Amino acid sequence: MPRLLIVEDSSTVMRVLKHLASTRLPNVDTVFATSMAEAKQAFIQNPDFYAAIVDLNLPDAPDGEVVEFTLKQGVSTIVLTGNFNEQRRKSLVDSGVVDYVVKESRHAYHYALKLARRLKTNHRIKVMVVDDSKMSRNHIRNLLERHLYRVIEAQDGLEAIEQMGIHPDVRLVITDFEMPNMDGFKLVNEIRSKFDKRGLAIIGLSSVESGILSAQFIKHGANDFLNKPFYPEEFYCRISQNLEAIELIEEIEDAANRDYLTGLYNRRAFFERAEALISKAQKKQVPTSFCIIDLDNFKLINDEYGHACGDEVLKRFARLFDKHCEKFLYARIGGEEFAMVMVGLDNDKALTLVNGLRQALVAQAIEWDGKQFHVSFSGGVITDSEGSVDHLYNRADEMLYRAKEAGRNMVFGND
Ligand SMILES: Nc1nc2c(ncn2[C@@H]2O[C@H](COP(=O)(O)OP(=O)(O)OP(=O)(O)O)[C@@H](O)[C@H]2O)c(=O)[nH]1
Repeated sequence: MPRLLIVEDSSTVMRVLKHLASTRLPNVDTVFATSMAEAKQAFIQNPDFYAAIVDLNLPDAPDGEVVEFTLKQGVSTIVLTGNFNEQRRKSLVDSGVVDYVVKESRHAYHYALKLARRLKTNHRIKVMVVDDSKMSRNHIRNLLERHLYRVIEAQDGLEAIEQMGIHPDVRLVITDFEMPNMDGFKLVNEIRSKFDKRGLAIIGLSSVESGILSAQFIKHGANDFLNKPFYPEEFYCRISQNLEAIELIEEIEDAANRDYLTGLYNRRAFFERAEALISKAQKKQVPTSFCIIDLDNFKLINDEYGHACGDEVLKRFARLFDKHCEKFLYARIGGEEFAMVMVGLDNDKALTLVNGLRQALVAQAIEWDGKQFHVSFSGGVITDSEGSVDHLYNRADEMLYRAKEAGRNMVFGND
């Protein structure tokens, strides 16, 4: 579990920070210290902190010595300070802290914790910096690395397009305008026409004197712009705002693709993905199997134990899919009906997998209202090197029907 250090001597502030850490950072091991001595002790016990939130003025470190200490340990440091002035701001930014937060209100502590949460995941986010000036690239790289982002560089638009091909998971492009070979506008156009707009933000850089450039960047498809020179604080705010907007859209899209009860893909999302997977596999002549699963006598479970119990069975079954079939595409496509596409599995292998899932379900005792019962399913598995998803679905459904007719709790494969 990632570890975060919080150093704060005020008991009131500490109470707020402890509460926020427990609610906002549940998957972080947060260590609390009330003095420089305790902070040092925490490092002796285990120096493996990914970040620290530290109070600038402590009784045994009145002049920011704790900041020097955590930075020296190579830990990304967020500073809490009660007194703010320009000289202090500059010295903190120059020293390499991630950010400073003035202790004005609860919002300040929310901000610090939000920043700590971002730092935890930033190492997974690739940012590409496109600028023909090495000095400028270095400056932006340093700022980004201070926030633990993964940085890729390109010196003009052409190289940027090439890098995008190598790193299709780049989430943010920061690009200058004036560059040889391909300028910033052309680059934004190219990126927007060649790559999926979702999940990729672009920030254009332009100097204040060039005025209209910023608006032009947006018209060409950038999400935002920054006037050079910029304050690091503004730079970070723009970056996190743009990344948060992408993440929010992804969350909404994900929710629209998921079944609310089980969290599995829903029918629409499944068929969209199945179509693409199956046609790709057929072109490459990779064996692919399609399966339909239907829980047995599910109406009886509802009738006997109630709808809430039926829901619980569906949720438990979904977790079995996660455990046994994680490499494949599966979904809840109707009430007690599920489907799966198994790329790379011929009919025998697919039958083995689905029968394993069936046995796992049958083995699981469900306890409800002091009673215990077991659930089974019937399934149909079809493997065909051609035919549309609809065709595979109909054939698998036919096999499922035969399995039900034959007595349930079994899986039928190709004829
Ligand atoms: N609890 C619960 N029940 C659901 C949900 N969606 C569908 N059902 C119920 O699932 C039951 C399906 O019943 P049937 O189609 O008769 O099938 P069955 O009882 O499983 O019988 P066989 O498929 O022939 O084994 C119906 O009673 C639906 O109300 C749901 O989201 N939650």
